[in-house]
Amino acid sequence: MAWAPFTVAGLVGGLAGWAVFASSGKRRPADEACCETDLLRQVVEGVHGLEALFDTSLRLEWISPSLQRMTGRTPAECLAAPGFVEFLVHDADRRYCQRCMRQVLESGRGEDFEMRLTREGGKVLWVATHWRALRDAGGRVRGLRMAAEDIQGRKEAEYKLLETVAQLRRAQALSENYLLRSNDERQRLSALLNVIRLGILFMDRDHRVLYYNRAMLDIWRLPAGENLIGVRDVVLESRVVGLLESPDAYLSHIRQVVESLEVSKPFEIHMKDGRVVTDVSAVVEDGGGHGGRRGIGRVWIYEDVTEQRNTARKLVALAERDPLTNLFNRRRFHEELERLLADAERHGTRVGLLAIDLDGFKPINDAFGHQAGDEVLVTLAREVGGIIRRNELFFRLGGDEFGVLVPDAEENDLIGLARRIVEGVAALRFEFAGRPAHLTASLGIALYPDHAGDGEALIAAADHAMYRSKNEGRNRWSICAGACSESARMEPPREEPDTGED
Ligand SMILES: Nc1nc2c(ncn2[C@@H]2O[C@H](COP(=O)(O)OP(=O)(O)OP(=O)(O)O)[C@@H](O)[C@H]2O)c(=O)[nH]1
Repeated sequence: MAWAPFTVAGLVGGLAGWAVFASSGKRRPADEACCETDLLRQVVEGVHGLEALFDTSLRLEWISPSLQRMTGRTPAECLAAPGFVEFLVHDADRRYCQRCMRQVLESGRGEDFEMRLTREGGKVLWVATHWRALRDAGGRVRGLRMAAEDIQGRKEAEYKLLETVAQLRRAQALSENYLLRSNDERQRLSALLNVIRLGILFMDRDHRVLYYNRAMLDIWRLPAGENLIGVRDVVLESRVVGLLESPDAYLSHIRQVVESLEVSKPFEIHMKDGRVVTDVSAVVEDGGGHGGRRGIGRVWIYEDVTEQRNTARKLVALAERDPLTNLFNRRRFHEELERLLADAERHGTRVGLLAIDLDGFKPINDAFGHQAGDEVLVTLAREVGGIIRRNELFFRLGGDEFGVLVPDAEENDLIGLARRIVEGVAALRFEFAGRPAHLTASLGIALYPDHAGDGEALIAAADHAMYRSKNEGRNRWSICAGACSESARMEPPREEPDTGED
């Protein structure tokens, strides 16, 4: 239906009349003028949301009674307030609301937007508003109409949804951050493990390869680009077993290690190519997040110790061998002497000592030079080394002095050995600068415990016997008799050492 002529004031007058009438509870006598008001009243009663009318100066002219249900505020309070927007619209939405109201008024085009109303007690009520221009019969804008419906429930649901989405985003960002950090950490760890020379191998609980570094591939002579992830331990063993000197020993070592929860002791693996590698293994435990710790696999650490072993061997050789002849030196001589005497003491056996001193070595040096003397020493060490038995120990004690220690010795055997050495040295022939040279040796024999009660005394007794050989003509052996004062047998007969000089 159309009202003509239309004015907001007229409409409002009708509505206000109805509102006063409705609030008074009394029924006005029916007349013709009330007809429109009744219709309006029915409309207003049917309005579930909020309805409001504004004049062209945006002053609130009328607002539906549903205001009280929705906000706890009465239409009268709202109408009495200096401004609708200041009274009812939430601080944050006021400017926007005013701008939109002006816009609708100026353009005549409707606007729909959501905003917050302030309820009695300060709480907020979200409403969806629809602003339309009210026009008279001539199409002129005469005021504004606002219809608003309660969307608080939807907004709360939206807020919850947004909050849930925000929480999910935060959780996702956090897990992405953790993932990023753990990736970075893995990269750092992997870079570190790849530059160290220790071979590292992680096996998982199912005995499959989880991680390995470059050094591990190198130590086990596996191709550099090979992907071993997921390979079972038995397959890996079969790949490397051909490198080992004692495959069975190594495989049984592995079985023992994997059955134990302890950190294994370093095990030496000897490779066919001469390398020595050690391995150590330990169970890897998880972080214990489930209340207890449990094994989640095993780590193996391999180290190529070939260089170390070689260096150690060289150092030991330097410490206990004579560099010229490669015979054991005086230091080792004393160690072995003490050891053999202790053994002899325990088993009631004897230890023999042969003291050897060359005759006429100096003249060779003097006549042919130091290098010739060195050659003589080296040849002599080799030749005498060939005469003595495997269990007898040969030493260069210094200069042209040598010694032989004989464990579990018998006098006759010692005499036999001394004779062979004297004859062997005397039989050596040298030629330097086209001139022949040869030399002999004087030997002294002493037996523990027959001639001495300890190592020092045994050395003194053998030296004593050796000097007797020298004094009694050289190129012979003497045995300490009793307290080493008796004359020893000598053979072969004295012969002057030939220096090759005419
Ligand atoms: N070429 C060489 N000569 C050495 C070495 N060590 C010691 N000599 C020399 O060996 C000589 C040992 O001296 P002597 O024991 O008197 O020599 P000898 O002529 O055998 O004397 P007698 O024992 O009395 O027969 C000295 O001239 C030392 O300089 C060495 O490593 N190389």
